[in-house]
Amino acid sequence: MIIEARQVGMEIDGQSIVADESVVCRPGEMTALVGPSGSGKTTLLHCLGLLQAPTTGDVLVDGTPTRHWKGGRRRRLWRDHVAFVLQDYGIMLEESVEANVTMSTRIWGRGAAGDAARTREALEATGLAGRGEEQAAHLSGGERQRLAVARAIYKDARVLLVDEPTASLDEDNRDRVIGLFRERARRGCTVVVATHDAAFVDACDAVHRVGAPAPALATRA
Ligand SMILES: Nc1ncnc2c1ncn2[C@@H]1O[C@H](COP(=O)(O)OP(=O)(O)OP(=O)(O)O)[C@@H](O)[C@H]1O
Repeated sequence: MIIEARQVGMEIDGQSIVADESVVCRPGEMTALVGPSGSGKTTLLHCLGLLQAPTTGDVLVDGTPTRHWKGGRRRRLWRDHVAFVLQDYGIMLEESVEANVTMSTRIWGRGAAGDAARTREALEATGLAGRGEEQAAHLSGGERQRLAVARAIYKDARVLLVDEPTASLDEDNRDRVIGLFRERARRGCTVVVATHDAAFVDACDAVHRVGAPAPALATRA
């Protein structure tokens, strides 16, 4: 699934947050959104995921402009094709680790329980094996971050939009998480990551500098 920002701008309270951002995020590639703190990486990522509507420009999904999409169409895209790892992780603290991992299945009403084998794989892949029954509130910051990654991996979506997914992780877990997203891209997912992490940027196929004058996309050989 190709996700494209075309001359996206965002103004809030008369202030320009992002201006004229154009980037094409392709299946099979991991695209990094980079730039200093406050440059608009999160805002652009939210626009790419249709979580925020840009004030100017548009986001195209497989070439289709989304500016006039109604809520139902956006929700179908999220339900069927997109997994997010956002900065606040979106963890349901009162629920178990496993319930958080399988949230997409539960929320969208596709069975009361998740797929056990996929749940186990997602927990193992993120170093949370054997922790499924624990209440999410008991997890540390880094563990919550990995739980958010486990949930995205579990969903097996075509598009992964992730915001600073390694910010709270030690080196081993960071490498593990980078490897997981790399593997998703290898399998054909469109992976977009807003990050300050140089190791993550190095692992990406394309780097888009937010706030830089166009052309801003550099595809690696
Ligand atoms: N809802 C909002 N209302 C007002 N200002 C906002 C809002 N959302 C973002 N901003 C401002 O827009 C700018 C860009 O924010 P954004 O979070 O997109 O940057 P970022 O590059 O992701 O930053 P960081 O690397 O620190 O996470 C910041 O100056 C922020 O304060």
